[in-house]
Amino acid sequence: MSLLETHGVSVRFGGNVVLDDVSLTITPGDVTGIIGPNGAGKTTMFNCVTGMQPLASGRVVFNGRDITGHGSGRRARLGMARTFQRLELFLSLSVRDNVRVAGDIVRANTRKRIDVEAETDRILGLTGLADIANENVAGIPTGRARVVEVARALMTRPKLLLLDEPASGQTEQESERFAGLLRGLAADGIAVCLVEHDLPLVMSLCSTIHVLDHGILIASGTAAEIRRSPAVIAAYIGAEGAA
Ligand SMILES: Nc1ncnc2c1ncn2[C@@H]1O[C@H](COP(=O)(O)OP(=O)(O)OP(=O)(O)O)[C@@H](O)[C@H]1O
Repeated sequence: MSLLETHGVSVRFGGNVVLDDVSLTITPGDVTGIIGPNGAGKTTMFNCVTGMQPLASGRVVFNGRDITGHGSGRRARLGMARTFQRLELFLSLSVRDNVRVAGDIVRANTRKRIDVEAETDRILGLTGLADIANENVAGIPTGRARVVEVARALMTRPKLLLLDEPASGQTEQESERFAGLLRGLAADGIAVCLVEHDLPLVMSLCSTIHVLDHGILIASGTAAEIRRSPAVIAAYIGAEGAA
């Protein structure tokens, strides 16, 4: 059963069709990847899912409910969390405080009775950040700052976790550990979905991959299926030729 479905989602900027009739699903327990050449519409797709981008047409269904008209805050309260391409952390705060602050916000916005301190410790442990919990985010490597963003998103106890280029700036070793973390989150029942340019990472990590090209969903399937898709091969060779 899918957690998120988009049905015929289209977006236009002025005269440009940036997403054209995109229907895809994201399933709990899976790590789903969205890939495609630069400008394919991947981030715009995330923005449609999280309520940051109005649709020209189409519907978004979450947990069986049509949420097309819902704003971002309402979607977050239903269980969506995302990270951004650009790091959006408080640089002058410690790793721990960056994570804790998200818990404070959740508590204030939802009146959920959560023990923020205990939950912060649990998530710092789960994400492997306990050793640098007291360091300022400004002083830690980018690769680990990406994990802090995920930790912060996890404080909201999401059902769906959307990650926009989470591996950028990570070393190979960091991205291997990161892949292990995402697999673990999926195994716990979270639907994890990432937009990512690191194709080897996506191919090894994601059980389902959606490929966008010029706003069109040209393929969906397993890594093996995607690798042998003539449309995908043509899109990537075309992109290289244009670069
Ligand atoms: N606010 C906007 N106004 C006008 N055009 C936009 C806007 N945001 C994105 N676009 C255009 O929409 C297209 C898709 O952009 P998007 O950022 O979704 O692609 P992407 O696949 O995430 O690209 P990248 O891999 O480079 O991050 C691009 O042609 C981009 O220039």
